[in-house]
Amino acid sequence: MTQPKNSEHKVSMETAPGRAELRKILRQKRQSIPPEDKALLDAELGKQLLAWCEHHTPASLAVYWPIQAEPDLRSYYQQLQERGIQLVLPLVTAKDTALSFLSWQAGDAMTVDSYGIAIPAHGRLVAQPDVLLIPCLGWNAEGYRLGYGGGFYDRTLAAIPRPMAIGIGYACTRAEFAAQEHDIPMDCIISA
Ligand SMILES: Nc1nc2c(c(=O)[nH]1)N(C=O)[C@@H](CNc1ccc(C(=O)N[C@@H](CCC(=O)O)C(=O)O)cc1)CN2
Ligand SMILES: Nc1ncnc2c1ncn2[C@@H]1O[C@H](COP(=O)(O)OP(=O)(O)OP(=O)(O)O)[C@@H](O)[C@H]1O
Repeated sequence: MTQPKNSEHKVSMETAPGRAELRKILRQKRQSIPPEDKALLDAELGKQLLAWCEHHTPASLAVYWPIQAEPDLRSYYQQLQERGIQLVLPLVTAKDTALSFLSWQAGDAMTVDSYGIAIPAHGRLVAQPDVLLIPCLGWNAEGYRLGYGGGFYDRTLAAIPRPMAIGIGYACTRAEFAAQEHDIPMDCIISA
């Protein structure tokens, strides 16, 4: 058993109840970032995202429409599009499947799906993008991510060929937890 070394949560997360507890802690941490700090962190994340895309020039990129207190990078999506990147947004079609993707351009109308998630109102279903931007409720030093427990991004990353995965997370939600068998690490994590 690992002893706590610093303020991170050194809880053993091998079992589902442990993950549920960690999710609760991380949700509270994220929620308690003051709005003015969050705006600064989001700007820093956005700057890093633009730099990453400048360097890697993906043809297509799955962005996300923030829910709860996820980093909000929406004000950067137009700039990405202006650099020639085709943007898409994720769509949950059924409980135990991988994500599907809908075409979307900055400014396009949005609607809400049956899960309460914002999706493009008139998007077309498109092929899996080259790169996924994945909001992380929590993340660890090995690049593993904790989401909301639906397993949608993990199932999407299990596809062959596998899209590249860029995690987006606040530094204060870095935690220590053990990966589960189905977890697929992020190729990189952009954090601030
Ligand atoms: N911004 C964003 N969009 C996304 C995701 C995401 O994590 N973030 N998804 C990533 O998969 C997909 C949507 N999946 C989601 C799955 C669960 C919950 C959620 O809030 N679940 C509730 C519990 C619901 C229940 O148990 O019935 C919760 O966590 O409180 C949200 C999104 C696609 N779009
Ligand atoms: N490749 C896969 N094939 C089948 N089931 C999977 C796969 N990946 C994940 N799952 C299922 O999804 C469940 C939730 O996974 P996990 O706890 O890692 O979710 P999460 O990554 O936090 O959620 P999300 O990706 O939706 O934000 C797992 O218990 C597992 O049953």
